[in-house]
Amino acid sequence: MKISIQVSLFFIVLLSSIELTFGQSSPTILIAYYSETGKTQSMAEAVANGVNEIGEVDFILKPISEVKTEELLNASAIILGSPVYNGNVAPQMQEFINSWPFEGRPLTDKIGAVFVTGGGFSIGEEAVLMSMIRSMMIHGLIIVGGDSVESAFGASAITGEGDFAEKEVQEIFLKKAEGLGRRIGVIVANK
Ligand SMILES: Cc1cc2nc3c(=O)[nH]c(=O)nc-3n(C[C@H](O)[C@H](O)[C@H](O)COP(=O)(O)O)c2cc1C
Repeated sequence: MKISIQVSLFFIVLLSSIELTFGQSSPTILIAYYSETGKTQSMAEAVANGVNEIGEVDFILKPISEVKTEELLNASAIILGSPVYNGNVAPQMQEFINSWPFEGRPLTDKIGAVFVTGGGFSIGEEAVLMSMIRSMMIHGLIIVGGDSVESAFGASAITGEGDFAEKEVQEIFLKKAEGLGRRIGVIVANK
C-alpha cells in the first residue's frame, strides 16, 4: 500500500514537472530584417537588446531569408526592418511579406512593429515604415510604435547624410531601436 502511494506521488510530481517544462514556454518575438551593408542589421540587434532587457520573453533574430513559416505562426510579435531603396521598402522585404500565409489570416492579432534605415533625411524612411505597417495590417497584425514621439511609427536611422555618413549606426538611432524592442517586450510579456 505504502509503495503504491509512493509510486503515485512520483508520477504526480513527474507529470507536474513535464507540464512546467512544456506548458509554460515563454512567448517569442520574431525580429526579421533585410540588410545588404549591415546598418539595418545593427538596428535589428539593438531591437533584440531591448527585448532582452525585459527578460520574460524569448526572441528570434534573423535575416528574412532564414525565417521559417512556423516561426511566423508561433511568434507573439513580429518586428520587421528594411533599408530604404529608391523611396520604397526593399523588394526582398516586400516579397517576404507577400509570402506570409494568408488563408484564414493566421497572423491576426499578433503584435507588429517596424524599423528602417535610410541614407538621408526625409527621402523615404517614413514612407517605408508606413509601407511595412500597411502590409502588416492586411495580415491583421496590431501595430505598435516605439517608446518615444521620435519613434512614433517605429525606429528609424539615417546612415548616409551629413554627420551620419560613413560611420556605424549612431547611438541616438540605436536607442530608438532598443526602446522599440523594450516596448514590444513589455506588451508581449503582459499579453
Ligand atoms: C539601390 C539603393 C537605393 C537607395 N535608395 C535610398 C532612398 O531612396 N532613400 C534613402 O534614404 N536611402 C536610400 N538608400 C540608402 C540605404 O537605404 C541605406 O544605405 C541603408 O542604411 C542601407 O541599409 P543596410 O546597410 O542594412 O543594407 C539606397 C541604397 C541603395 C543600395
